[in-house]
Amino acid sequence: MASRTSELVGRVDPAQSFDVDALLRFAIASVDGFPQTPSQFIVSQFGHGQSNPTFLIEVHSGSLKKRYVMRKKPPGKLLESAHAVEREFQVLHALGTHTLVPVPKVYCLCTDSKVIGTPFYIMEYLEGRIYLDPMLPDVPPTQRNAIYHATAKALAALHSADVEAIGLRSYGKPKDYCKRQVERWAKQYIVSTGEGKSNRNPRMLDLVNWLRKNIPIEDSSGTAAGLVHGDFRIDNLVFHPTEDRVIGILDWELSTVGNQMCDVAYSCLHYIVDISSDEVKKNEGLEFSRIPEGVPSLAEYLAEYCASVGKPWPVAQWKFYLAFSLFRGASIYAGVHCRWILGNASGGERARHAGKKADAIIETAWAFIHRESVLPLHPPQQSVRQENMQHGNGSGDSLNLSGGRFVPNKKVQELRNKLIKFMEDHIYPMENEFYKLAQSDMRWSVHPHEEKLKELARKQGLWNLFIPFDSAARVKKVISDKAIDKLLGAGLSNLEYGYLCEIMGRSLWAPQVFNCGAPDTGNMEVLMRYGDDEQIREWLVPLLDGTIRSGFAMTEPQVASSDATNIECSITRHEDSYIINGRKWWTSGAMDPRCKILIVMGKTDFKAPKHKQQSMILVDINTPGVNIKRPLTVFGFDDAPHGHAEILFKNVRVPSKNILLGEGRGFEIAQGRLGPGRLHHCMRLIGAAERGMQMMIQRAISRRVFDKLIAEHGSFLSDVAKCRIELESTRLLVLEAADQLDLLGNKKARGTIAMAKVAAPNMALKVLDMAMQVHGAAGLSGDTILAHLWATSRTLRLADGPDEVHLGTIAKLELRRAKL
Ligand SMILES: Cc1cc2nc3c(=O)[nH]c(=O)nc-3n(C[C@H](O)[C@H](O)[C@H](O)COP(=O)(O)OP(=O)(O)OC[C@H]3O[C@@H](n4cnc5c(N)ncnc54)[C@H](O)[C@@H]3O)c2cc1C
Repeated sequence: MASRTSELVGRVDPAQSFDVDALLRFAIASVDGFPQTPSQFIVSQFGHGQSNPTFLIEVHSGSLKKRYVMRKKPPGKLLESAHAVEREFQVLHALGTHTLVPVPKVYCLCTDSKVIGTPFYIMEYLEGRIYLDPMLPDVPPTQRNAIYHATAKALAALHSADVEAIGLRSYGKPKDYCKRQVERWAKQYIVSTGEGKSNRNPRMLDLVNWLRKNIPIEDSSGTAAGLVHGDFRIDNLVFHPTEDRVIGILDWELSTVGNQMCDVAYSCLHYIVDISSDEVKKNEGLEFSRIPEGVPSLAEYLAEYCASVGKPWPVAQWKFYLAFSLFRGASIYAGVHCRWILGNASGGERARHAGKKADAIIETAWAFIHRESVLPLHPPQQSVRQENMQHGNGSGDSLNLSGGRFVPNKKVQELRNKLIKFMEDHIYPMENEFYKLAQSDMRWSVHPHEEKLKELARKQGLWNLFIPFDSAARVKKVISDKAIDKLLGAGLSNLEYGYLCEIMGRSLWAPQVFNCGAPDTGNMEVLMRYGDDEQIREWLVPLLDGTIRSGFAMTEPQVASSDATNIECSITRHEDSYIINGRKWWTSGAMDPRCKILIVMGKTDFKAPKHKQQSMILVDINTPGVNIKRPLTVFGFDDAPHGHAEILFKNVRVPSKNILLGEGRGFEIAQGRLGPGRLHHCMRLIGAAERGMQMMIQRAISRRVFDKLIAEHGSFLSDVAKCRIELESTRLLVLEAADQLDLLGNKKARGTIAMAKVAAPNMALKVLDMAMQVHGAAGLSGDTILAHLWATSRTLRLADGPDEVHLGTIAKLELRRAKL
């Protein structure tokens, strides 16, 4: 059963008493609206909690009665950096002012120990319910479920706070949190134990060593970092007096910026160990006794949290985080016991048993570590479904799996989950690093980590996913060696790939890591469809292998290249060679040091019928006469190390076998290339827009303008809703185009493909523009990815052929239909 907050107070512990008159004088002077001439001033103490003593203040003035809460450091000599009420005040102030995270409002902070003996602060008193026992005895099952649901949501809300935006950037160090915490709590344990203090347990020292060796990689990269509460338990939450929602998260003493998974694991501790009684025994958590009806299992609770905050399922790292939480708990209890021995524990007599608790927790940690499996491989099914639906509301994965025509199958869904995790674990954390190199003097070189990530992606089966199964079959006919199978993707249709390509589009750096970047995918497609055996072996295989990259050189500065019949580059047969002369520009990828092959479009016969003059030919980029003149920029971005090159071809001689399909077949190939390869841009644009939406929402719920969060302004609400509508409609159009491509082929699908090509960049531009607007000046800077995403999206109103050309195609088909 819940306790009312007002029921949790009792008389002030004499060991914790202070000068009440001094507190009253300070409150009168410092708290806005505090009664100036109170008739009564009553102080009582909250009995719950062991750390910073907390007091209820009741002030009467005539018929007016007001309540406040005062929280202070304990008296006496304290452990270094513990009990920092100043930090509690700082974080509560930031969250209360800039976010919707439920916290009590803070009124004033007193750092002068002369006033009442220690620093303290005064905050709002929250009238509500506190559940002291996580078993929730005497609570109906449906309500238990709602309470756990609200708990997971509250944790997700606090973990979603943007620490930079709310002024907590320097509140802690995001990287190596666990590494530091292990050392910190190990040190505190040593300080709290030994002669004349709590007993020192050698198993705890072994535990420290185990933890040191098992810290997850995400800890050093800071991927899992954000605001951390440090003591997130159900009994530190105040629930609304009648509704099952959290109105206040309390006890921020251990809060910082760090690895949030520690908070998550800590909030699950009661499933593993029962610390509510003074006699703690190992293996007595909810998981071992019996989970009360309505209370979700640990996996269900965890899945709910992951879905709400958009985090991957932490199966690989869970053992560490849980063991770490137990270790930290043991160290804290040893500290409490030590303070009891020294006579300054705020929890009174209950602290007497804390030493034994510490030992039992250490044993529980070892039992947990020795378990074979600590979590199911995947989140429980119901939660996966919820996860995807949740994501649809802004955290990134907008597939509604509740039904409908475009529902990815299990195979695609699994690949998609893997991709999302890969992006979170490896791509987003590296984006800044990649940018740094791309803006340095070494810009035209490849970051060594990119090649490592490619290897990892390949190992995880996330390689060449773009290859349609029919193209893969053609390559298999040419190369019978089994090893080629590993390079031919996952046998997906274009529609299936659409769900995956979108995820890659969320980062400009991602596609090449999965060997799915432009223009390589389009060029590989050309080779798969039109290359002969030798061309496939010589150029396609290394491209599939990701050891080389490629460019596509069609556009020329001196002619309108949206109409490829205009191009003037000549490809002239001379004995068993072709000689190429011409100037190309916007050859994307040609600046990349790995770029080895160009597909060049030129004319082999200037007198042939208009669409038979053009041919495509393979040109080794190192052939004499290939002269890279300069990299071009898009709104100042040169997209290093990939780049867009202007290239002069002067008497470039290549063997005649390099011609693709034959002379005069260039237009035919161009039409084929314009199919799937170009639809990939649309799919990626959906991902870019989804990232924009996610950033827009984050900003709107953490930035205050004119006394309100941006998210509370009506104009924002209407704009964000319109963005979502456009995004979802465009996604459906792109998926429809991919589906038609699979079912009807390139030619019949061309109208819908053209629609997607116009709709996708224009939609992405709108959404990203809105995201930039919500970010204010920061949105236009290089400090967020938005400006670069916008610039790239803008190019796609041209680079894939100008909008006008696609609109022309759509209109022509429309009119043709009318004539039928
Ligand atoms: C970032 C980027 C990357 C690129 N990468 C490559 C690459 O790898 N390889 C490559 O060969 N090219 C590449 N391009 C070039 C791109 O394909 C061309 O810019 C595009 O085809 C248009 O050609 P153009 O620039 O010559 O414009 P033009 O053909 O001169 O057209 C100019 C404008 O005329 C109007 N127009 C054109 N046709 C019509 C019409 N039918 N009806 C009405 N108005 C019309 C449109 O407003 C159009 O924007 C890239 C471009 C960019 C910006």
